[in-house]
Amino acid sequence: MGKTLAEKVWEAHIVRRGEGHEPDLLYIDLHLVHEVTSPQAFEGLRLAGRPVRRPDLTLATEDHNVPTTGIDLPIADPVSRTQVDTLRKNCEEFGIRLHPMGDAEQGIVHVVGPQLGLTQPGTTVVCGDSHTSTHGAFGALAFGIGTSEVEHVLATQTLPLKPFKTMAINIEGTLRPGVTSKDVILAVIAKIGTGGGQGYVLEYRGEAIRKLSMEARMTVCNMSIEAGARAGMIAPDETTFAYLKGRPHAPEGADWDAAVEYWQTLRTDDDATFDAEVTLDADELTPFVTWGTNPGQGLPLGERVPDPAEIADEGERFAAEKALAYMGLTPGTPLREVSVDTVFLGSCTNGRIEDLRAAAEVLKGRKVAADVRMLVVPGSMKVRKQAESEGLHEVFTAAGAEWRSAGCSMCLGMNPDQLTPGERSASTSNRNFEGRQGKGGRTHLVSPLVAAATAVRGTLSSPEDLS
Ligand SMILES: CC(C)[C@H](C(=O)O)[C@@H](O)C(=O)O
Ligand code: SF4
Repeated sequence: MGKTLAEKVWEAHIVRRGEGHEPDLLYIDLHLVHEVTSPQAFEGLRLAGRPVRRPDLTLATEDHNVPTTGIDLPIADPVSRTQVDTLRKNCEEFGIRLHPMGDAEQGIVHVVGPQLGLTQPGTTVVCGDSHTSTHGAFGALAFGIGTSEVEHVLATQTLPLKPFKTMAINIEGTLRPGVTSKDVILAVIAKIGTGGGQGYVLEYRGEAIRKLSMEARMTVCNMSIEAGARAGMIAPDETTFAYLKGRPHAPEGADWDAAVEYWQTLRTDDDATFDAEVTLDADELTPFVTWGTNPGQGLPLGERVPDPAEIADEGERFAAEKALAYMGLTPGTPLREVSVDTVFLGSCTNGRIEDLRAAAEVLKGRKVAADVRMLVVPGSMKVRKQAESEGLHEVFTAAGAEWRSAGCSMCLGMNPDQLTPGERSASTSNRNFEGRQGKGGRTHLVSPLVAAATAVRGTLSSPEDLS
């Protein structure tokens, strides 16, 4: 019987096959590290007197705790400063390449890996970070892992992993103009729920997926974890190869040719079967926004805030009531009338150059509404540099937005970029949990196009709403 893409990559990495209910031991090709989930792992190595097994397959960057202004100054917050200093000391001691704040390659771990050409088809990629699923866009099997697993990978370059189930997410048809991969993934999560992917590796397939750029594919795979999935993947194709070619760590010459030949085999066989399958029609999708406090609580922008009384399932009804109370929203309000205080364009979901280009296109010649603040935070310093070479930063600042340095920024409240209690944002990030962007902050997840249009109108909007 044929194999799925995920099964092929898994099989190619088994160091030791588990017997009975034992997990398989898998070889790890790339281990990405950041300041939040690594300190105890390094401490564990130190206590056991172990070195890092493959420093050459390990790469660290500073992202979560870094400020995005005044990056030449010492970090003011003591907790953040300690995290970053600890990462620096650990990387020095264990011989790991680190891209620190201010470095030309610094940025969010999931932006940096692909940008350097380290994330490649058919590889296994891990990081102590749930959004490691992003790298699956290249046909890599990419998992978020916990801190004890980080230690295991540092020490052995392997990881015991339990078998998974496979789910095909078919996005058939063609996306309409103005509908982005962010809208696709928000619609998928709204459909299958935040637990719908539990135990599965998702494979995104279908015409609409094949037509997406690498950056847009990363946005989709990034949020697999928000559907509860272990990972998300897309089969590598010409788009993937074109993105990788010439990147600093991509193979060259004969190695490139051999790599492409292998990568071309990395597709689900026609006679392979998935454990589950979900299909969405791309032609029917419109810009999507979340109204609640989990990424599955989303609706098309043209809809109204839902009325919990109309939700049949008791659990979902309670969840909706609680979410609306936190979000300060009244059932029946058109989503387009919900006004925001802040717009955040950035994160590992939508902080890449294409996202910035898309938003700049909307903001060009327009102004951010007077009572709205907009933060534009490139996902990496490379993205920042590229954007500046294209003059995008001038479009943002002329519109009245703030142009920042790279980091996770307002995606989560671990650095100075935060919402104040009750403040409402339209955010291109991936999580809208209570307090995610700062205590009491209210988050609506949106695409970069919706973020930009919302900044101009001051209420949740798509570019179509701008005259
Ligand atoms: C801090 C880190 C462990 C966390 C994650 O695992 O994803 C963060 O990146 C997030 O997005 O919530
Ligand atoms: S940008 Fe957000 S989602 Fe991505 S790694 Fe940073 S905190 Fe996590």
